[in-house]
Amino acid sequence: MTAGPGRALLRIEGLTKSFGATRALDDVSVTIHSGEVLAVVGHNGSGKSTLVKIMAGFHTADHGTIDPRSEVGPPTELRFIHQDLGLVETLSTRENLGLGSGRDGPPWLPLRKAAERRLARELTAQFGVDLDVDALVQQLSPAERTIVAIARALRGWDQDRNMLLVLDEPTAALHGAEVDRLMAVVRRVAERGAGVLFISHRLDEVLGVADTVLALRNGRVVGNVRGAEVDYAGLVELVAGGSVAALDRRDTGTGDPVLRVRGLAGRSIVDLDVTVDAGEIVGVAGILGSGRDEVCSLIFGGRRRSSGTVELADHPLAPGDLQESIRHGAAFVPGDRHQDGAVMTMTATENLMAVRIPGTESRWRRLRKKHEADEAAKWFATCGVVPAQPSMDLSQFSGGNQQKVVLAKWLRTRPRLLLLEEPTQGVDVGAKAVIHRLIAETAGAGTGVLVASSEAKELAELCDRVLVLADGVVTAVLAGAELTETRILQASVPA
Ligand SMILES: Nc1ncnc2c1ncn2[C@@H]1O[C@H](COP(=O)(O)OP(=O)(O)OP(=O)(O)O)[C@@H](O)[C@H]1O
Repeated sequence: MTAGPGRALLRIEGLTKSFGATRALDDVSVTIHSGEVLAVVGHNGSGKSTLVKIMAGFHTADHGTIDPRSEVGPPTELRFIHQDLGLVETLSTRENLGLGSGRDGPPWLPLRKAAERRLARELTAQFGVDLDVDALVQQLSPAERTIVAIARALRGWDQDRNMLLVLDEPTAALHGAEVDRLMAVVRRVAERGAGVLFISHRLDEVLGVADTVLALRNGRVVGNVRGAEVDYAGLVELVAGGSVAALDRRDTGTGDPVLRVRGLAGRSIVDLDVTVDAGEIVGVAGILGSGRDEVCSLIFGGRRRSSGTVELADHPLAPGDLQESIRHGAAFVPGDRHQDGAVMTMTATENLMAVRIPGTESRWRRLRKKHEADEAAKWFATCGVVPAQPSMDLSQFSGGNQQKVVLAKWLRTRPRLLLLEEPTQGVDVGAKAVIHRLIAETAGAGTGVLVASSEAKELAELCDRVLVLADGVVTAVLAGAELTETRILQASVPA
């Protein structure tokens, strides 16, 4: 980390913003300096995105100012990298950096291309990264893609200009070593004199990289601390407003299999056997491309398997037959709730009731509405969804609360088998603790749970047993004393 703050790049004073009755930001002030990495942390709905959106000019503040003047040099330029990196996946790094020559061109094109390739290498190398700049962006790892987006955002910047790079949850989809790689680039950007503001939910990664941590709760600043002066527990306390109890879980597996999978194959999975017992929580770990993110959808049927058998409570399931899976008691919470897990433009109640439970719905509209309202109230209370307004569109809830609604939708069905993909991605520590408790209670009631996650820590805390995948096959099975975050990460790296 840097020796001390450089010159002020951006002064934010008294920023306040309301959406209707919701106060998203309440008198937020912070100054960002050159050479400083400032992490903004907070619960879902604490105001992090609103802060960034006001900085980007997407929203206008009700009160307060953002002053980009610095003591030295011209006003600070702001560059933003959103979660959707805005890269064209089917073009190369060189082309994405704006250096593409196109297919047609004059005879000296090869020379120009070589010069562009050199420039692209220089641009990425300044962050200590060695990339094949002619490879298509879709062939790069997620961390590399983010690095290309950073290189593009900072193209043409020289150290005489004041620069602030803003990253909105850059590590949301990354795995252990990938996070480290990206964080090293973030530090490098700051060492070169820019300021970096990044939003994160992963408090452990924040501690490794941030000079300063700005903690928000309900739109207010509840902490502005130096990274070196706070530990993990302290950060959790700041964010959650109190300590979060660790999950106290005992293996509740019964030895009665609910799921038997043999010889499963799909796009990345080559050959997978797995059995999950009633009451057991089995994890699936592995780096991106290992097959981890395919397992649940292949079993559930959302993605068609190319071979293998799946038996749910002794019923063989046909490939790609979702209805049959649901009928036999499977539930699936997909990783991408925006795309697959929920309909954001429908109300929370409509989402909650989206899976029909035979025999529970009245033919009479009024009775049906009453039943829906009762169910929504019950599940909102069980899962601690806030605000307790089931008639609101799902899009208006924060990420963590959306995820609770998606989970509740499936828990209502009292599944025999619960398949979970990245159940707490982009979710704050408080909501995460609630989701973990719900999963543990569901297993405790006899449901078999299979959970695929890129977060080794989550799997170590939650699971009875973890399968580690590499290149589509199981390379390790960890349980008991062997089941630690470190062992999962070690086993995840392909030989
Ligand atoms: N366009 C909007 N209309 C209505 N309410 C909004 C809007 N944008 C944000 N909010 C509300 O403002 C509050 C702060 O939201 P914001 O998205 O800034 O939180 P966040 O900390 O970024 O959450 P997350 O971690 O889930 O992304 C929340 O209560 C949210 O529901």
